[in-house]
Amino acid sequence: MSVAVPMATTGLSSRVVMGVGGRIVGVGRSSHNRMMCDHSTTEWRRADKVQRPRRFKVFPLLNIPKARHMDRERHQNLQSIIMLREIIRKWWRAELHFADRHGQVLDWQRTEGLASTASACCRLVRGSREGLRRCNQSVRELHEQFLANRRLRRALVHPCHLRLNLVGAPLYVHDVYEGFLFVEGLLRAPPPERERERLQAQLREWQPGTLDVERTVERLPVLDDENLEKLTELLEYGTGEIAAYEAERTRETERAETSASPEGGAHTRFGHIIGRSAALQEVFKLLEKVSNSEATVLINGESGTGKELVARAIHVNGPRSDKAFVVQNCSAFNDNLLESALFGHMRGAFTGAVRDKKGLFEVADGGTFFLDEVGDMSPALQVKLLRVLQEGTFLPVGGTQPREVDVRVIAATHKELGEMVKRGEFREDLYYRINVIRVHLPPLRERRDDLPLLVDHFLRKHHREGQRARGLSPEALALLGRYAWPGNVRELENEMERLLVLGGDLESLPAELISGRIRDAVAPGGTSALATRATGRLHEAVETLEREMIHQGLLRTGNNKSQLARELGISRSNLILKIARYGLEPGLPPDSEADA
Ligand SMILES: Nc1ncnc2c1ncn2[C@@H]1O[C@H](COP(=O)(O)OP(=O)(O)OP(=O)(O)O)[C@@H](O)[C@H]1O
Repeated sequence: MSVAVPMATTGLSSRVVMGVGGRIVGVGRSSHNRMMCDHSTTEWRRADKVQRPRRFKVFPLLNIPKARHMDRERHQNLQSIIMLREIIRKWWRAELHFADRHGQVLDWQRTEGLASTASACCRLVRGSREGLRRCNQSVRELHEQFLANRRLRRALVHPCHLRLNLVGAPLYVHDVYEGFLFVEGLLRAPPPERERERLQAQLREWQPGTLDVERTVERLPVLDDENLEKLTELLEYGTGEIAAYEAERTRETERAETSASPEGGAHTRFGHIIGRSAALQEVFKLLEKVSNSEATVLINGESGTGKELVARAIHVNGPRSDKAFVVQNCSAFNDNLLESALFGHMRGAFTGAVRDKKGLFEVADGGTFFLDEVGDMSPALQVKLLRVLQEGTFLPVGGTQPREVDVRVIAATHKELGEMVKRGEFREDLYYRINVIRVHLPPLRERRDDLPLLVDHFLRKHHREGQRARGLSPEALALLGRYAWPGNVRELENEMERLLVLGGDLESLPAELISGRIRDAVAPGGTSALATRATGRLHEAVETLEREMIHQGLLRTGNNKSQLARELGISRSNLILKIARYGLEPGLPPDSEADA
């Protein structure tokens, strides 16, 4: 069984692979990349010695600058890292931190105020100068261990002061050590009474006046061997995601350099059209060919799928890019107004025509004319359009002298023009004339792989200066993934803009802020519930079924995860991971004792 963890920034979808008993047995993108966990290993340190297959493709070092700039902000915003952080907070009430290649912790300041449930003890400790010094020292020691053993790619436990522990996993990007991810403030066993008192006394000395010291110490996470192994695997998964992201970034840079224009402008040709799904890859391939030509193009797709965006991209990347790009929606006006808008009119042609007026075909002369909703054009105007396309001439309204233009036409429609031809609603000759090259833009529901990337893109696009929001919570992203998106990318963009406004100062935008119509539609019994699934991808259908069974089971058993796990025939920890993945429980999962 595997759980997809979407990665918003790169569009890659990584997998946390669950084994028997809910153990994470692998993470990666293919079986080749998978890091298998040795099931016979009971003691985690011994696992370090096991020879493991490499997890990532290592790029030739020749091309990679050694001291490459690490964009930590971007790493923290990777959807998989956001998800990882939340899982660590939920399971262990601990915080995920980043240390750089010099052993400096980058995010203590940032996360302190935000994570009220995480590492409360360590936050208290770092409130004092001596505590902070000791924390930094422990981190440095762990850093030195990683430096001393460059071949070690697995996580380590390092004893911290106050008998607490750090668990950290080294980050290697293109085989170069770039720091580590770690979690602090962890106990390996419940402390005896005397130890606990000593710890409380130390905290009181460093932070006199703190009221909650007993509770803080009581709530310190205790990691048994099984939990420790899970945490190390999650941390290694996190470093793997960052390394994979960096590998993808390198590939993108290389691609951009390859497709740089001869004038030296290093732009990717269609970089502003976001998406890496197979469907969109096909579109990009076609666009590469179409853009360099002068051919008429017909773009077909539902409303909001990006038809105008694509038309503009064809123009900008084509031979007419320095000339005008003109847009007219053919369903916006009645017939007379549309004719006048397209072809212009002569003075006195109709009441109110007090002077000659150029039409948009003349404005677009030498450039590109994007005719949106061409299927809504009347038969009379279809004839005029055909003439421009075939002869390059037209008559303005009220005119007698034909005018000549040189315009590349890109037409678009959400209708099936072929069917309209059969019904006699669209001219067959015009259909063949505009349908020279057809670009089909699939609806968003058929390319859900693009969703995390688009979410990321729109959050960045509408992000206001100083705003803290870094991404969606895993629950929110999972919820969006189940929605049918009738309004396609436009609807998604509006939703992201709305979320950013409503999210105010929140770091991670929660599912509760998502529009009611979306939440209702994906709720059990909503319009996109299981019963409507007869087509589509198998894994999506399976995930929908899995989510439904877990959701209904939680309701039926009164949230008793142990019972539900038994009924479903999976381990409890596996169930908890799935609950987190599907966003079925916003708060902390109760302890197993609580369930019992
Ligand atoms: N793949 C994409 N990447 C980034 N933005 C996109 C993408 N697809 C659509 N958009 C954005 O979604 C919005 C709607 O796109 P656009 O207007 O091109 O759609 P359309 O198909 O022409 O819609 P309509 O048929 O309703 O005119 C725009 O803001 C556009 O920038």
